[in-house]
Amino acid sequence: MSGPDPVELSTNPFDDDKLHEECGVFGVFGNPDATALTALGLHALQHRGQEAAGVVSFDGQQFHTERHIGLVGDHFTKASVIERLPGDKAIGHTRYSTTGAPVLRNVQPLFAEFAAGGFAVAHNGNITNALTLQRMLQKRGSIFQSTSDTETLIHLTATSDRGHLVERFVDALRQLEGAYAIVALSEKKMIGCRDPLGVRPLVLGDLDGAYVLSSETCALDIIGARFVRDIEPGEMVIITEEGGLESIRPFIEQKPRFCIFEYVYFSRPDSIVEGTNVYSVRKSIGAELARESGMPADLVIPVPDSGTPAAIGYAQEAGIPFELGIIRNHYVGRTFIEPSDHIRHLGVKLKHNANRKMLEGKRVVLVDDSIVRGTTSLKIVQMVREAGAGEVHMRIASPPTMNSCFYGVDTPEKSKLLASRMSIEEMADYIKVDSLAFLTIDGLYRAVGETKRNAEQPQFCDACFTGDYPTRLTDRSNNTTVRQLSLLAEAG
Ligand SMILES: O=P(O)(O)OC[C@H]1O[C@H](OP(=O)(O)OP(=O)(O)O)[C@H](O)[C@@H]1O
Ligand SMILES: NC(=O)CC[C@H](N)C(=O)O
Ligand code: SF4
Ligand SMILES: [Mg+2]
Repeated sequence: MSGPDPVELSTNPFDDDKLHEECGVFGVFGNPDATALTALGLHALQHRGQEAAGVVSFDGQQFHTERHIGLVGDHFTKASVIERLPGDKAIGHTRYSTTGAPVLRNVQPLFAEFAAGGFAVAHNGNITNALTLQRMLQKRGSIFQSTSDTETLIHLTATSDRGHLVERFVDALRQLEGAYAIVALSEKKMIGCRDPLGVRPLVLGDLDGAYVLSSETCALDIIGARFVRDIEPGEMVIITEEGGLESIRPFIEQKPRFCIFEYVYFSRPDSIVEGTNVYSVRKSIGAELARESGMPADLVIPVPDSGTPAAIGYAQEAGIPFELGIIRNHYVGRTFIEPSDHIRHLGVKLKHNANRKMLEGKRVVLVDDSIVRGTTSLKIVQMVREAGAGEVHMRIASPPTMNSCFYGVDTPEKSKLLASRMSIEEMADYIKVDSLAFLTIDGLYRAVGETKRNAEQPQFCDACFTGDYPTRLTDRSNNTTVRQLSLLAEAG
């Protein structure tokens, strides 16, 4: 086999350089418990970003902010913290960094003091011309406080020659390329906006007359808010003190390209995304997978957590019993200290463990949603074999992930993606399975309700599978790279 250089592939179960979710944004306008509600909303959006979290509130006189490295639950549960963030308006953010290091100064919401007053911005997505714009703004005199792509938006708003805040903000957004779902807060307004392609999700809710904006509906559920509707691609909603909501469409209209990976992996299965329940879509994906590449077996076993709904769909369609053959420990955090080689060897079982009784002598189909670097598949297959499984067939509920995301998902560089380095046969050899199959791209489109992928005008962003990026990647073409923060010392 003319195999790839295995040195660059990680088999380290503690290696965290894989596909991470993105960011979560949330906001409440006009409720006396705005900060407590925002903290709860962020807790429900924790799966979208686990590096850092922040909240900005406004009490009618002043803005207040707390931003921390770490989980929402580490910093936003104490009454004393909530009391430090008074007001009936608040916005918040959970972060996985895509541009700019995971340090405190890049943690959102970002806040700026404009001539017209304070302004806070929380952003999910990634701006693909941010670094090019940053260089231009710096030449014009802008003094950046962070290396986050989101700060570019603040400077463009501040330096716009338009009149009111909303016009300046629109003027700034029009200069951005890439993906953004944004929740912003001024003294008098909360603004929600999705980029013209609507790559990232954003929904509107209502809590006893107070407007709520959230990345996903699961965060409306946690506070008992009613789901009103999606913010549409290219739509901006401006929520004002008088209780009104104005909707404008400030961008040139384009065909939407929602991120199809939200259905595969990112969104929580209990969320309604673009009108569809994510859990149902994942089950349909599993059923498609069974139709495309089913095979005789005794058991269908999910790779927990996110492979579970697809495995249920696969098992139901194939008529094969579904069993939990791998158990996941839910207390494994990202911050687990990298151990010594000796302990690392034991660490294979840190997150997952085989349920030996179920597996002994069985022909099993393992279902996972995706293979990124192959770390998970490699260790799971080994574990299932050691537990006595007779045959191990791996089925992946998405096409091979061959390209990096530039729209808000923290993906490893292309060269570290297993599928960009190996054919399916080579991957099967590498993870040591009896057979390996991925869902086809048309199968994925069918599962989300389309007849097939429209190659001329794809209905979704699927660039990590196809390489067909829906926007320009200016920073990448210009070879512009993110600079280090010059001053790094700061308290977390
Ligand atoms: O090929 P790899 O680089 O190992 O990455 C792929 C794995 O990563 C994700 O799961 P993850 O462990 O992040 O979390 P989950 O428990 O939500 O499924 C995904 O569901 C795959 O299982
Ligand atoms: N994952 C995201 O959506 C990140 C938002 C923003 N690009 C940041 O790096 O902070
Ligand atoms: S490249 Fe992949 S993960 Fe990124 S927005 Fe497109 S479909 Fe989603
Ligand atoms: Mg997984």
